[in-house]
Amino acid sequence: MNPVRLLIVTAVDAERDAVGRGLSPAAPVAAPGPPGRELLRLTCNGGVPCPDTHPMPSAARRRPLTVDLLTGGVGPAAAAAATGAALALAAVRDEPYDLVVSAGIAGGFAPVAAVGSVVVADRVIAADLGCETADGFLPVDSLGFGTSEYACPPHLAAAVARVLGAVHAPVLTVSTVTGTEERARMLQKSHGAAAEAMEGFGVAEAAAVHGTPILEVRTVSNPVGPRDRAAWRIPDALAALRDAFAVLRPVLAHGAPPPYS
Ligand SMILES: O=C(O)c1cccc(C(=O)CC[C@H]2O[C@@H](n3cnc4c(=O)[nH]cnc43)[C@H](O)[C@@H]2O)c1
Repeated sequence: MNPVRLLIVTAVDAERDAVGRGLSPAAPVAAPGPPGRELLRLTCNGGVPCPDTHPMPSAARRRPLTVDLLTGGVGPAAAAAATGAALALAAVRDEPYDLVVSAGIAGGFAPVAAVGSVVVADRVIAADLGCETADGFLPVDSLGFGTSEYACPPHLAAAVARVLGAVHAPVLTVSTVTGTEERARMLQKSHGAAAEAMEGFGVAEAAAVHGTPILEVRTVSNPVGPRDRAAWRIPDALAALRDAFAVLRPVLAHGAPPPYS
């Protein structure tokens, strides 16, 4: 039976290892390496028990699960390059992925997403890709180029959010971390966003080339706003990321067969 294949892309090794420990506590922690090069493969036999809260009908929970973890680097360009390479390699090997997940820590927009909380994107939005004008920001699609957002598969994303008790709302991708209260308020108001991070849209652009659906799962390390690096709660956010993927493990292992919807 063909396994369900997942690619999970993080920015840095610490995020990859948190995801890996959640999915498989016994998994070896991979050595640090250059972003975008090495895949860490975990195989689940589908034999783990499902929680009562599992969103999928039992008849659909059959196929074994293979998860590849990839440290893709920080920012949308690095994430797109790494994800694109992994997807292309998988396609050439005739082992295409069924789902790509952008995962890691993020800034949370108060009061919607507090530090330590989990956010599952319903949409992934490129918040600073476009053109600044005297009348405001024009997204890239309004200029006639490409797209500035991708929707996650609605049923799967909502089910994952429900199982995790997560905030389910747009996650912004920015190339520049927001550093003022004013911009934080403007971004939140414009998009109804719960969180911002730096890779989701890059992962989504690469996945779109291959027609592969995406999810974005983030845990909040800091509030979006005036820069205060000392206040970032990175260990707490990484622990929350590990715990989220520990909860998701049986969900993913027994999840509905593709196509995800
Ligand atoms: O220093 C560490 O130990 C460490 C461990 C894990 C991750 C980091 C990062 O600095 C990751 C950067 C990563 O985090 C996302 N992020 C987090 N907060 C924000 C934010 O307020 N605005 C935008 N992005 C944020 C982002 O995706 C970066 O790639 C360090």
